[in-house]
Amino acid sequence: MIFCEQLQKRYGKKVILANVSFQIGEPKIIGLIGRNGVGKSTLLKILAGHLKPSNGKVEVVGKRAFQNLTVAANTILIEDAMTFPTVLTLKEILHIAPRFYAKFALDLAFELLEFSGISHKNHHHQLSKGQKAAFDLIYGIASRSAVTLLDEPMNGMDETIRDDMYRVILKDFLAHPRILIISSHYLNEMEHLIEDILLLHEGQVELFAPVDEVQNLAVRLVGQKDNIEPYLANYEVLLTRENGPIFEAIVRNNDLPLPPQVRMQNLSVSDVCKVLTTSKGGSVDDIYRSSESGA
Ligand SMILES: Nc1ncnc2c1ncn2[C@@H]1O[C@H](COP(=O)(O)OP(=O)(O)OP(=O)(O)O)[C@@H](O)[C@H]1O
Repeated sequence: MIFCEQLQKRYGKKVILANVSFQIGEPKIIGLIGRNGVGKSTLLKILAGHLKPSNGKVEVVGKRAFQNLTVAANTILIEDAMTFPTVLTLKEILHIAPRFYAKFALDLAFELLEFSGISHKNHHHQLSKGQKAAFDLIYGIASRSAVTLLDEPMNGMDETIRDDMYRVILKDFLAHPRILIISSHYLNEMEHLIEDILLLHEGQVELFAPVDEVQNLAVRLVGQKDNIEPYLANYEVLLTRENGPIFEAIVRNNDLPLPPQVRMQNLSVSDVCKVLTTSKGGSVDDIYRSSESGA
């Protein structure tokens, strides 16, 4: 249902997406992950048909995405910048939604709004940041669009409402499967929800794989440097760190045996993604070390 081949997106001369290719053929929940500014929102806008690719092929529900009516009718993009006519109350916004989204679940939207403690008499522009985010997400889920794109939907929500909204997403997806792509920096919170991770890095797809596969990609070796170093040649080393006598190496997983003095620890999915997208330019600790030494 989504086919993206050698997608390139430039803003002026700046290349944001250099060569992005992936396919999604069946309903599932996908986490779109990547560092700030990597191009997640840009990719979602292209999939929704709001932005034109600079190059490459992007098809959604079998049609070229950009400004296509079929794509527009089957896709919804929920993003920070959502605005609704200021004269309308939330009730009025919801009542006209089925005109745009044929499968819009009106009763569900009202129930979720009430559950979230948001009065339908409010106007969208008068809502708090968290309330706006909750309303927008409710609107997106209730639309039941075949392709539902959520760009950092939890931003501004407190932890309790975030927990509730993750449950809403999952329950509604299970009852009405669709392609749901959620971009988020809260990967730890989302990992129980998503099936696959689409990780963007340096303008490309770094990986597109099931969550458990991503988690097993890398492990942490911990011990004394002298005990670990001789074994590092057996691994692809992604990151090393020294903390006093403790030496840590994050390496690509393999089944080779290790001596008892070296401990192997699993990483969280979020940590694996962070390591895979960490620049080779060192860490914040290096900046403080050099400023403390006066360098
Ligand atoms: N309309 C625009 N004109 C010029 N540059 C833009 C425009 N929109 C986005 N960019 C640039 O494109 C890059 C990618 O932006 P985008 O918002 O897609 O990233 P993102 O991965 O969603 O970031 P974040 O995680 O911080 O939300 C950034 O460097 C941004 O400054």
